[in-house]
Amino acid sequence: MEFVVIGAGAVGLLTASLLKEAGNKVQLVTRREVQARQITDHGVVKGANRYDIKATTSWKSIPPEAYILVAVKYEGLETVLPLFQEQAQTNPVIFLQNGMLHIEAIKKLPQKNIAAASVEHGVVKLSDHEIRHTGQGIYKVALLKGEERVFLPLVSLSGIHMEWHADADRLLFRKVLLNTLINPLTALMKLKNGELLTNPYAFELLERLYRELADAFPEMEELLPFNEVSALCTSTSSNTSSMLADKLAGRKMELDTILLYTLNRSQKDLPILRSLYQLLKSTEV
Ligand SMILES: NC(=O)C1=CN([C@@H]2O[C@H](COP(=O)(O)OP(=O)(O)OC[C@H]3O[C@@H](n4cnc5c(N)ncnc54)[C@H](OP(=O)(O)O)[C@@H]3O)[C@@H](O)[C@H]2O)C=CC1
Ligand SMILES: CC(C)(CO)C(=O)C(=O)O
Repeated sequence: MEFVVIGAGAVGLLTASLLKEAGNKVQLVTRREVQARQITDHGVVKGANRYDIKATTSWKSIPPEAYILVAVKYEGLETVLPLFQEQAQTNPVIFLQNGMLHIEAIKKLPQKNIAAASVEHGVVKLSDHEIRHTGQGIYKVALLKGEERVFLPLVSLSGIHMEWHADADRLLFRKVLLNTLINPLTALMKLKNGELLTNPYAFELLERLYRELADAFPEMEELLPFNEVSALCTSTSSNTSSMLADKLAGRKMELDTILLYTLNRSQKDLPILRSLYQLLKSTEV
């Protein structure tokens, strides 16, 4: 099968390398020429393995039937979404972002078949063409518009585990809730995910935040029981959450698409979450 991955950050490089490893035709689209040249010349490097993948900044080379995976952050969508108005009209597209603030805009794109995925891998970008795969996981995919059958062949791909989910809102909101619980606390306290369980002050705040969310969203205890939150902190215990990684690197954090989205979706006031959002927002670059 043929794939184009737009955005060669941590998730884009990982996705491209997994697809290539599984024997697919893969191309990367970067924002910067210098990164495209580096990838084309030196390959994508994951651990001891090198994957020869062509990279370009041009959308003109996107084959009409290729699956497009969009791996830019929420902020990057501001420049990517307008391009979809003119380009890649026939391609099925999958968006890989955390958060949900972009979902309504994506559904309005002219492309007929659009899906979104929750990425459950852990990955860190080491340079413009190198990554470290820190947590083995899967891609959970759900339809946003169009025909399910267009995406179903992806579920049987070997090497990259993609799981199909019937309800996009449920899939994406569960991930938003996980990120709402883990990301702001790790970013503010500068803790690894696992330390949310072992640091008693952080753990108490995690439990209080969980209770606040469970009180606001009646579906929460069934959608995301607390033991699944702690299981994720354990399975990603040595991870630096993406929000902490952004904060440490002086990059913009995905505060609005995750935390503000949750605040706005709730009918009730969420004072703990609102305070965490304001604390992080006030220190943002
Ligand atoms: N990292 C992780 O472990 C996980 C991340 N996620 C989610 O995946 C998404 C991507 O995260 P991540 O890969 O970590 O982010 P990164 O910041 O590592 O990568 C984003 C990439 O998008 C590129 N980009 C921005 N604008 C454009 C454009 N117009 N055209 C092409 N490329 C563009 C950036 O290029 P440039 O460098 O030139 O700015 C950068 O390489 C986020 O929503 C994140 O929350 C989900 C699960 C795990
Ligand atoms: C699930 C979690 C918290 C793993 O680190 C994540 O998605 C992130 O860091 O954004």
